[in-house]
Amino acid sequence: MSTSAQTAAATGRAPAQPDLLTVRGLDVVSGDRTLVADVGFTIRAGERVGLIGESGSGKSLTALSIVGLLPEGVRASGSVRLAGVDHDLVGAGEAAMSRVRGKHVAMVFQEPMTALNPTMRVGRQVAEAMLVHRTQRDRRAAATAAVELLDRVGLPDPQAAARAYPHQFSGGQRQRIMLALALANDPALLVCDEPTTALDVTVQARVLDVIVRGVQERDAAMLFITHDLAVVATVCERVLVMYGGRIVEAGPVREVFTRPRHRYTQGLIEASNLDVDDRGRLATIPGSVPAAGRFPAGCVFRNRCAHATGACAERPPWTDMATGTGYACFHPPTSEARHD
Ligand SMILES: Nc1ncnc2c1ncn2[C@@H]1O[C@H](COP(=O)(O)OP(=O)(O)OP(=O)(O)O)[C@@H](O)[C@H]1O
Repeated sequence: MSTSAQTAAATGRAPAQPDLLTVRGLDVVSGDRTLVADVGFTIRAGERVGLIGESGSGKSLTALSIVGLLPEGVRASGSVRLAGVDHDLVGAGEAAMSRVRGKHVAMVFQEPMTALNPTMRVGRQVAEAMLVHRTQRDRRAAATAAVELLDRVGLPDPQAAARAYPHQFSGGQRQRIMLALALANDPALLVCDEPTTALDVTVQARVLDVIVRGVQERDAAMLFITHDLAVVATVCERVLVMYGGRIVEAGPVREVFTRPRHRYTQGLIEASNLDVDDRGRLATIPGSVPAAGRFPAGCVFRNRCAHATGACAERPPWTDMATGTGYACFHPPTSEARHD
C-alpha cells in the first residue's frame, strides 16, 4: 500500500490529489505599472477553485498568464508550472504555449466570439482542435467526435450545428461551442473567466451546469473567475480573493465565506446575498434577501429555495457541492417559501 493510501486508510479521508498547477511569485507589469504582484497558489488535480475580487484587481491577467495569452505590452515574471509540462509557462514562446493550450490547459472567456473563428464551420473548428493535438488522428473520426461533443454540451441538433457558423447561434449556444472547443482535448485544467456573465440570467445556470459537468466528467481541475459568490459557493471547493493585484485571502469556500479574515473579503460577503445559517451552512436566495444579507430568526426562507425543496427545474450542478455541508442556489424561491 502506498504511503498516501495508508494515510487515507488511517484517517478515513480520500488521499490528496497531487498538485496540478503551481503559481509562484507571479508579477504582471505594463511599463512601470505592476498589475499583479507576487501571486502564488496551487490547484490540485480535479480541484475547482474560484477566483474573486473587485474589478481591476488582476483576476483576468492572472488567468491569462497561465494560458500565455497576455495582451501586447503586458509582461509576466515568476513561475507557472503545470504537471505534465516540462517547462515553465512563464516566458515560454508561442510555439511551446500552443502545444500546452488546449491539450493541458484551456480557457473559456466571457465573450465566445473572441475565441471562435467566424469564418469556419463550428464542427470543423472542434475537429481541427482534436487533430492539432492528435486526440483524433483522422478527419472522419474527428468530425464524428466533434458532433458527439457538441451534443454533450447541449446544442440541439448537433449534426446541423456542426455545419453552421458561429454567428448563427445565440450567446448561450456560442458559449457551449467554446466549451466544446476547450474540452476537445480533455485538458487537465479549465480556466473560466466570467463565462456566464454576458448571458441572459435564464441561460446562465444552464451553461454553468454544462461547464461543471464537462469538468467533472473528465476529472479536470478548474480555475473559475466570477463576481458571483453564489456560483463560487455552488461550484468551487476553494476560493482565492484578489485585491489590488494580490491574493489577500485563500482557503476552503466554506471557511472563507463563513469566517472571512480580510477586511475586503468581509465587505464582499456583507454586500452579497450569501447567508450563513446557525450551523455555518451557506444559503443564497437572490432578489429575496434583505439588503444586509441577513435573515431574521425564524425566517422560513432560510435554506428553502426552489432547489432545496426539489422544485427547481434546472439540472443541479450543486448536488455534489464540494463543501458538503450546505448548498447555494441562485434560483427563485418556491411559492411556499416565504420571508416573514
Ligand atoms: N492590456 C493592458 N494594458 C495595461 N493595463 C492593463 C491591461 N489589461 C488590464 N490592465 C490593467 O490591469 C489591472 C488588472 O486588470 P484585470 O483585467 O486583470 O482585472 P480583473 O480583476 O479581471 O477585472 P474585471 O473583474 O473587471 O474583469 C487593471 O488595473 C487594468 O486596468
